[in-house]
Amino acid sequence: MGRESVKGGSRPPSTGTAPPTAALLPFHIVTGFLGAGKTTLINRLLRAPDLADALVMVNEWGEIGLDHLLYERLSGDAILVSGGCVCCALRGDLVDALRDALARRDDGRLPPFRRIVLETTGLAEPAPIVHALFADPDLAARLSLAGVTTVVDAVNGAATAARAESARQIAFADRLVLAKTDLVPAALRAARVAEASATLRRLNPIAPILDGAAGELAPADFLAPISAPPSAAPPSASAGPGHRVQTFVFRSEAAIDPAAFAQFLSALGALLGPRLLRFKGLFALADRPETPILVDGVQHVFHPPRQLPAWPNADRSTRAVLIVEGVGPREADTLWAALTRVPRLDAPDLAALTDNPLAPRPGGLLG
Ligand SMILES: Nc1nc2c(ncn2[C@@H]2O[C@H](COP(=O)(O)OP(=O)(O)OP(=O)(O)O)[C@@H](O)[C@H]2O)c(=O)[nH]1
Repeated sequence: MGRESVKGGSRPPSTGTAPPTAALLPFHIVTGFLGAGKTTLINRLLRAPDLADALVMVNEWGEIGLDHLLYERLSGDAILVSGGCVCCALRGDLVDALRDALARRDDGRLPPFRRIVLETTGLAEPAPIVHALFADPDLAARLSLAGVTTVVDAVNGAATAARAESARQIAFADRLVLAKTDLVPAALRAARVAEASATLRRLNPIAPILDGAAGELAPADFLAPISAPPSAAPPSASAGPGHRVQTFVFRSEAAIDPAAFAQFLSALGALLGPRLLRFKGLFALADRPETPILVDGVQHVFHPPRQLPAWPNADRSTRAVLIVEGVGPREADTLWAALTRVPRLDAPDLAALTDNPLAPRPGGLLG
């Protein structure tokens, strides 16, 4: 198959639940503002043998998309999801396109691709896309989020970061890639990269920042699953200029009480509601300190917490990233303090927080 367009139409048949032994297919999201350099980056990555069996999906505005035609690959597939933005009106179409691609892979009409790379429109917000993925049972049974890569134009990036869509794309990223640094005169490059990095750091204190034009994002790095906050996460909150997206990074050396952990997950959804954009964390529970619990959630939808067989590295501390909109440091700290049972004179415990009959209850994180 070559390239094709998917738009609207009736919902494809369910792809069913994959057999328990089937590995989940990694699903990579590449986002970034209009013209940032997404297609260019993906094209470079697709040249690597490890990405030869990737299915590329491109989401574009308008009835006639062009981006998928810019994909240089001849042997692989690029599917266009056109007509709007997958993050809002077209979310259903994206789900349909994904279900359809999986069904066709299953019955041999598509080659057995081993991963999917989605390039979003420059105006898309990643949270609703990931939300759609997590919330659809068929897709959740077949696909696993393998990372959100946000491409930022090193020339115009600081200006576009002031836009709400761009800020959310940056805040949500598991990794940030600076494009077009080669367009900056060599004498100014280091200063420009430092300036752009500082802007990105205010919005996202933990994602690695890589110079894409200098080839710093190797295909192997792109493929590596990103599932937990890095060990070296700075314990700080950040706020970007002119908008309300904030990222909080928490860490605790003490093992977490399992009952408090369950309450904490409910409290996050109940108290933060739609202000919660993304939460991911690795937790050391007191009753199973050798096998950390991985929590991965988007808005109020969470994958069931997963017990990992072992810690990914020597760092055995509990650590979590909370990306929110319109939540102040005090509110975020209160939740974390209640989880970790750090005594604070003015802070209620988790039971008091979740028992508040006035608190909004959109279903909780595990519901
Ligand atoms: N010199 C240079 N040009 C780049 C780089 N990345 C992208 N470009 C150019 O920037 C323009 C836009 O790049 P694309 O990769 O199409 O950007 P995009 O984010 O996919 O664009 P949209 O899908 O329209 O939002 C193209 O002319 C690219 O050749 C880079 O690192 N260096």
